[in-house]
Amino acid sequence: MLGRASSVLRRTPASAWRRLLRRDFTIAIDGPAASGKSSTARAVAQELGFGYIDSGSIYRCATLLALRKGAEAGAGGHEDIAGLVKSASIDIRTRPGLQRPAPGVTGTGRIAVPDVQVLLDGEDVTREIRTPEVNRLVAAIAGDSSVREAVLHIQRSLAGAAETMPAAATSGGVVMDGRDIGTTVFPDAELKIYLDASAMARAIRRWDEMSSQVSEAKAGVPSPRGAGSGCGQDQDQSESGSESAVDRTPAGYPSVEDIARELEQRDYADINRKHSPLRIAPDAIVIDNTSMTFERQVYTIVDLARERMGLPRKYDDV
Ligand SMILES: Nc1ncnc2c1ncn2[C@@H]1O[C@H](COP(=O)(O)OP(=O)(O)O)[C@@H](O)[C@H]1O
Ligand SMILES: Nc1ccn([C@@H]2O[C@H](COP(=O)(O)OP(=O)(O)O)[C@@H](O)[C@H]2O)c(=O)n1
Repeated sequence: MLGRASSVLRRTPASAWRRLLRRDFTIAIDGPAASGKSSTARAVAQELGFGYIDSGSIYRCATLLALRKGAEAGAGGHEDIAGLVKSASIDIRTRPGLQRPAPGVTGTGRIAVPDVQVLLDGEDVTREIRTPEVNRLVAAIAGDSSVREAVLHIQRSLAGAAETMPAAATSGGVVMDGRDIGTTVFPDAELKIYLDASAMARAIRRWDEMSSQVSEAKAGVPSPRGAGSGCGQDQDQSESGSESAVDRTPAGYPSVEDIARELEQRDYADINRKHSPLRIAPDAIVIDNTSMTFERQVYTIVDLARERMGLPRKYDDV
């Protein structure tokens, strides 16, 4: 996608980009790892008939490129990685989800979470960008300014081109999630959300998500990102799942503690890096979803967006 972006568009500031591409409403969702950004952003996009861009998957593609080429994330290696990113074609496709409950989890019946497919030079890398190897390296790669600059152009380019989902009368906007969307990528976004949850809730959710993907893979169920998400659990369910999650951890599979450690290290790197660190934008609305259902967080954001678009709220009675 970047390969096709003209040099004029590359120099265009974010606000002009959006006017040019007729994106009339942008929702930026930032927050730490596994706080629910992507699943929430996808559901919000479908509710509003917006496009959706998962910006973390672009950094993950950059990391996969680096791993495949054996490029070092240390001194001297980043220029190469930025070069690899610039010459790659990265595309994120969204397919509207059906209103269905996530496997084995209650409470998601009314929410549709679209599936997302990530293409790197035409190859479907949706699963490969979420391996432990990529998880370990991605924050280091994302800490480099030349890599971030290359990714920034892709983020804006994809946001402009994102296919909107068929649905509501409010179509035309875009939802993007990541770490610096409200602070750097779209600092003038009409709605900025900072999604957070306790470290343990986030680790358990990621464990649940991974284990349901393992079960689906064993059962031969194709699982693009989104199909097997554990949306809709509230914190009580999640926390009570903690011990059983530990008990159920199969050999060779990361435990909840392993995942918590990995998330903590990545959050630390994302918060403490020099360039575009993870921060709460001054005009962001903070939503802590530790004890909130998935439905509630989606409806809250949809109604905030509707209000700012001059539309009546829809979910006060739900
Ligand atoms: N309020 C919530 N309660 C329980 N689980 C949730 C909630 N919000 C999201 N999840 C689940 O948490 C997991 C991580 O969410 P995800 O959207 O991938 O986070 P992120 O994009 O921030 O890494 C997913 O399985 C998702 O369905
Ligand atoms: N806007 C963004 C998005 C992701 N990233 C980086 O990419 C990594 C992976 O992002 P992600 O959103 O896929 O991560 P999860 O929260 O899904 O685990 C993050 O840990 C950051 O290091 C970033 O720096 N800026």
